[in-house]
Amino acid sequence: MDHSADAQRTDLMTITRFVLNEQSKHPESRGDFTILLSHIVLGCKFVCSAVNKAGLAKLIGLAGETNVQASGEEQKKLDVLSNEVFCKALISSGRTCILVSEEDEDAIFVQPSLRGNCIVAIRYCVVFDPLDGSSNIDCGIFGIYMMKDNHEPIIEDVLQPGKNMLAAGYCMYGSSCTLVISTGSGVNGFTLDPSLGEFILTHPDIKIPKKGKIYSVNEGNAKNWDGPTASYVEKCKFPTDGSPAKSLRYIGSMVADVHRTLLYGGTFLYPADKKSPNGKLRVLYEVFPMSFLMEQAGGQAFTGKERALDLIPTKLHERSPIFLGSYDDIEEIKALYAAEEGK
Ligand SMILES: O=P(O)(O)OC[C@H]1O[C@](O)(COP(=O)(O)O)[C@@H](O)[C@@H]1O
Repeated sequence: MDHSADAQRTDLMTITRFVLNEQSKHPESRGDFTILLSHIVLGCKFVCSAVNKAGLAKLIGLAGETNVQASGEEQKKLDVLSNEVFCKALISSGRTCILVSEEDEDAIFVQPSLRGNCIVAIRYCVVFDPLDGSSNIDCGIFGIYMMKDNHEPIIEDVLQPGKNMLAAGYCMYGSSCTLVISTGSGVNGFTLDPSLGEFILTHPDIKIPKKGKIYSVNEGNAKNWDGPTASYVEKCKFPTDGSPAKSLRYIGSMVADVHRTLLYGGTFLYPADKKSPNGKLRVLYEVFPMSFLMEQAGGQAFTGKERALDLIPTKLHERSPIFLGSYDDIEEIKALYAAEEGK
């Protein structure tokens, strides 16, 4: 019997163990960050289960039957339910002071909680999109900040540049449930083992290739693109330096497109266009978390003007153009914008 292979199979790196290991690198922290992350993980598991059940409910609906489980109650839309799940998980962690969700116009200010007789001054701010792109692949995205000073939480505490984030991640609720996370020292991917109910480390230390063979953009918007975007896509299709043309892959779900880009390299673009000069994607809970992960994996994220993580948002649901991907490929896009500016 091969004992070493057996030991490997049973010595699983669960996300809980991983986060506890990370926490031990920060002895000054009292475990608050671990508790917060474990509540986010719980939210992901809950939404994963709801998404799978919703798939079944849709099939039953299509067959023209009523959902007996709902017993007359209106079924909640999945994005509303996911938002509720995440808000409750984050509030009940007792470690958050401000929440910003894609689903809510205003930020939620969380009441300080009592620990024993003391009011705990908790200073984590969480920005999230509980269920992005529900028309194709269901995914959730989140980013975590810490308040700068010890004061009453105010909206400016979440309007911080992305480079101040402590952690970011996303969860894809596909045929398997994948959680990719960075706490500021690399990027790691975990897959939910349904039989254990645990996320297991399956993609340790993800590093994006320095240059890629794929570009990802909605070509349907081409007629409205600015010059540098149009030139870059032209170069991908008709390279003039003897290199092979790149392949286009576009799922239409930012998380799924960026996930592929992280693993295989290349670029993901959601540029400005004549109709939407700020692009489509939201800075706080789409652009920042994905840019944070991209940089942590060795890639780059650029807005067409600056490093994406340097952007200082002025409102909660602000949008920005975004180009992210392999280091060398984003250098090419930056050069095209610099040349345009120099004209
Ligand atoms: O259909 P388009 O314009 O290519 O947009 C696709 C993008 O929109 C998103 O689905 C976000 O859409 P929402 O702003 O409606 O949530 C991203 O995940 C994706 O990258």
